[in-house]
Amino acid sequence: MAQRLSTAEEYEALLEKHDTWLFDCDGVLWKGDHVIEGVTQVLDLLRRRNKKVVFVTNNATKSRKTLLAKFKDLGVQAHVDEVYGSAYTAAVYISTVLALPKHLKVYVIGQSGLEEELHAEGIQTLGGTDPADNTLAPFNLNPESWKPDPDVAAVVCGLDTKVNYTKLSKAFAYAQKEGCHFIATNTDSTYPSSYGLLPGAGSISAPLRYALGKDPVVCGKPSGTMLDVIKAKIHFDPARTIMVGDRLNTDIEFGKHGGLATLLVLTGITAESDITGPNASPTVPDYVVQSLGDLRLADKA
Ligand SMILES: O=C(O)[C@H](O)[C@H](O)COP(=O)(O)O
Ligand SMILES: [Mg+2]
Repeated sequence: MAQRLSTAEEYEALLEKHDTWLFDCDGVLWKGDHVIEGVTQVLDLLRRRNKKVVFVTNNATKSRKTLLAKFKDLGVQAHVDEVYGSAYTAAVYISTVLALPKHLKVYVIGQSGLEEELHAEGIQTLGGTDPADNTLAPFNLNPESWKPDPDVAAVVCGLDTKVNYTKLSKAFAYAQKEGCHFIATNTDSTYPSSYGLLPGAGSISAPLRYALGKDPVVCGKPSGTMLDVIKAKIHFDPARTIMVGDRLNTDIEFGKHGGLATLLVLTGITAESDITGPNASPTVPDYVVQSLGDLRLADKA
């Protein structure tokens, strides 16, 4: 059973136990463009105590560069080497694990942040923000209206707020080809916007999974690919590391797979009823707090 923390002494004990703190972003640090109360004080407190702070987000709409700009705009301190996003992980997976030859291309369902990370790894893309594919015109396979590019060797799907039938059809056509890789940045069903839940990246790739009858390789949490990418850049002792998240089937499972302690906050996706009572999830975090901001009380212990 998860341990519910609510006193300054309990928060202080948690701080003392962990040297490295991995933070999910949407629903933990902020919701849309609203920083959750007390979060900046908690991060300052951790930094004052020389804790290692790492940000691990499944949000693939932003590159690390644009994520950093968001941190700055919202007044949350962060350095580029502390920020890991599923767009970056997907790009690293394609360039290093698949080692896609440079003349081959990736068809993208996703936004500019995903394209930026792919391009930074030297990967050529089609689709994505290309105005030609951001259309509501009917799509058909008539060779006079569309000629598939024979060099497409992978399809990558992330959150795309302009997803449409043309993009889904092209992605489907490519992903059906023998040897074409089917990759998802992340498969979150929803995400917490400033004003409530909206369909997440997993809901964008769902039609493709259904049409293809197969699941993609997932690069974001809870997959080990995300942890491997972080471990390649940052040294930490898993026994003294904690993952803080708002979603059980991504953040908390990610922490558990990696042998890390896990702390669930209730400011995002997961509600009290998901962790208590007869319908509680089988994924049980080690600790639960109402909000990350509550940990600022540790200073008063
Ligand atoms: O669908 C999405 O892209 C995600 O739900 C969302 O952006 C997750 O971000 P995280 O909570 O991992 O920061
Ligand atoms: Mg989250």
